[in-house]
Amino acid sequence: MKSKMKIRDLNLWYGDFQGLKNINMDIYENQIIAFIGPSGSGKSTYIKTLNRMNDLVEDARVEGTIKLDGEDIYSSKTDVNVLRKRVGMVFQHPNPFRKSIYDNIAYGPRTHGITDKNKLDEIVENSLKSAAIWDEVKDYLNRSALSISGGQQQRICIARALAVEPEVLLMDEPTSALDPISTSKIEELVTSLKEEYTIAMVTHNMQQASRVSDRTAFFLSGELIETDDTIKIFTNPAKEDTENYISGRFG
Ligand SMILES: Nc1ncnc2c1ncn2[C@@H]1O[C@H](COP(=O)(O)OP(=O)(O)OP(=O)(O)O)[C@@H](O)[C@H]1O
Repeated sequence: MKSKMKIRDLNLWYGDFQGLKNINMDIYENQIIAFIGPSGSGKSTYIKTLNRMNDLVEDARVEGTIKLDGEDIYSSKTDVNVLRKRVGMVFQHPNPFRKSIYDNIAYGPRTHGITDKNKLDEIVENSLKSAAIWDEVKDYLNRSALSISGGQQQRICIARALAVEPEVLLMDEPTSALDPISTSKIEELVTSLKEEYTIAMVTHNMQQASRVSDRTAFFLSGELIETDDTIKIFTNPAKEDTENYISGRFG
């Protein structure tokens, strides 16, 4: 297995409060890794460090290294726009732009300089197909992305993330605002995407973690308690805290 990202001795502070404590992890290529843990354990904080979304949080300070294909993403030489193109993100609540479905998907490629209409059409179609929503929206590409259902909006957001050809996709509780049918569509979609992408996903739903992920990392109070194959975490975890959490004794 090839490591796509290597996280070493990562610490993060919000002012005086330490949100992440000495995290070490490898994220393997073409796998799905799930981040689980109780509310406030640092999962969202952590996933945001992986494409420097935490740069946008005033007061947040990071120490340690995160390498993407061997390059330190916190190096002063890193172009954050390029980083976020390579490491895309999908959020908890679907957040399409107040634009047409087509323009939502074309937005990223346009900002990266693609203006050719045929090329944009192709990207829009391929991205919507990859996000398993093309058939549902192909006749309505000029409709507002806000006029469709929440589950469809979330797949539009995934298509928007895919349109700039990322290598890694970060998902912060991508289904927590969705109904069960939309949730299972997104789970199927995420499973199919790992052939081409490396995926990290925060989830509160342990069944979801066990259904879709190859590896699972358990967080507690800003610490990474253990990371292992998902099957191992859910059947025979090494640490008592993990056992207590997965058996519902806290969190
Ligand atoms: N901008 C911020 N400033 C100060 N503290 C913050 C900030 N964002 C998060 N925190 C704190 O950092 C800790 C970790 O929060 P985080 O949102 O990463 O947890 P989480 O595991 O994702 O929780 P949840 O499952 O509820 O989303 C919490 O104690 C939270 O209050």
